[in-house]
Amino acid sequence: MPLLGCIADDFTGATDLANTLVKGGMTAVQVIGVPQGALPEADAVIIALKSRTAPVAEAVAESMAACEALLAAGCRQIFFKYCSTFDSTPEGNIGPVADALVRRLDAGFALACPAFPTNGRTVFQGHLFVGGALLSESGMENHPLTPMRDPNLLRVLGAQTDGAVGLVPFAVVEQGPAAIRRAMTGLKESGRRYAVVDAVTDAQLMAIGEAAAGHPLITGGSGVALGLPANFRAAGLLPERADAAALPEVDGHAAVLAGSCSRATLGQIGFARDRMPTLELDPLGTPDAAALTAQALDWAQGRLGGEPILIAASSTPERVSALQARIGREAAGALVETVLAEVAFALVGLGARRLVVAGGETSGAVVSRLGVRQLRIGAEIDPGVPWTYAEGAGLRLALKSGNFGARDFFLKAFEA
Ligand SMILES: Nc1ncnc2c1ncn2[C@@H]1O[C@H](COP(=O)(O)OP(=O)(O)OP(=O)(O)O)[C@@H](O)[C@H]1O
Ligand SMILES: O=C(O)[C@@H](O)C(=O)CO
Repeated sequence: MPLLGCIADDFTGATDLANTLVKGGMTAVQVIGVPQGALPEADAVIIALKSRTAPVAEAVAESMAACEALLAAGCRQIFFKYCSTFDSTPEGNIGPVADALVRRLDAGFALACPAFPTNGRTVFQGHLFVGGALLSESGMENHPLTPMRDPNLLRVLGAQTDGAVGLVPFAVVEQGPAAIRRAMTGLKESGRRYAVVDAVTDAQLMAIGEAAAGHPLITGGSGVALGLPANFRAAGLLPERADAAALPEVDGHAAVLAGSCSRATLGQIGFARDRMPTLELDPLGTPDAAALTAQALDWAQGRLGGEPILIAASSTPERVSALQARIGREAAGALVETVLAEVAFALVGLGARRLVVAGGETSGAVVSRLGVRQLRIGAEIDPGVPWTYAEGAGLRLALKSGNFGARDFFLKAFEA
């Protein structure tokens, strides 16, 4: 029976959270979409939705259906995972989904903490930083779907909920779990539905996790899950596991498919270009899914089976904007996602069994096309990105969040 039930608002975010739990000694399975049947056997089950930018009512309905499935399976605590950059708009979806979960779980209160210090996301005095910059000056202010122009999380979350939002500041967090617990109880008793909790180090996240041991609902990034496995061990519910990250061996050809155009992914493609066979597609020059797919497969035929290959559709912001201006934003995204999903499907037909996919939307498209329903989580490649095993399909998949991973990620993945 699962101990922790998680609802994640996108696919790579779900994998990121699962990775943290596995490193903490829990077995974890990521389920794609609201599960239809019984939940898999694991200490933590993470239901991956595509609700981050869905219409509010749809995001709430799907999250509630996921919550019902987790509760029916006996989960003792619910975790709502959103992005470490708090990706959302004044309409939602973080506030409305959290509100619905607070009500369903009769929790009255939940902490909110997107901090992920290992990847540069920290919260101080309620303000979110990315590296050395405020969220609103980090590039996230230009995000095409969820521009983040206010770094003050009390205001950002406050605009999305009719509940009141308080703060557990750094000075309290520094004092440890008992002080954090007292502060959260005080905020709840004074009528706050949420507390943004400051965190700039993993040690602080561990303390916050310990303080939230009895909470029905926790909301945040993967960082605030760091302390949760220890809570379940302390309660005698989770045995010591040396092999939580163990996955079945998979033999087969290896490929990387990149559809993310984020800075980190573009750097990883640049690094890989001279070090592994690389094909860079040009969707702006050839905005035709069938032609691009044929080009990729033609190129891959003779190369697959040797060293890992890389097929990238990613481009610079200028070229992405040019294609969007020509055929529309949605059509441009769908075109590239279709190509990479079809290429993935064909490569598997040709014997590929180990795939790295870069980008959340791209991962969603690939995973759907491959008909994958469940991913068992294995060892970490780089912070936030583990290898996974697609049960049923017999594939190794690594779903990389656009901005995660070191420059050598695509090579390192296959050395791991
Ligand atoms: N050359 C291109 N021109 C236009 N759109 C592109 C191009 N290459 C990729 N895309 C689209 O850009 C989007 C990238 O989103 P995706 O979620 O995959 O990456 P990301 O936003 O960097 O990752 P994450 O969501 O994990 O942060 C996809 O819809 C993809 O189809
Ligand atoms: O929290 C993060 O930054 C990631 O897990 C994510 O959600 C990327 O989409």
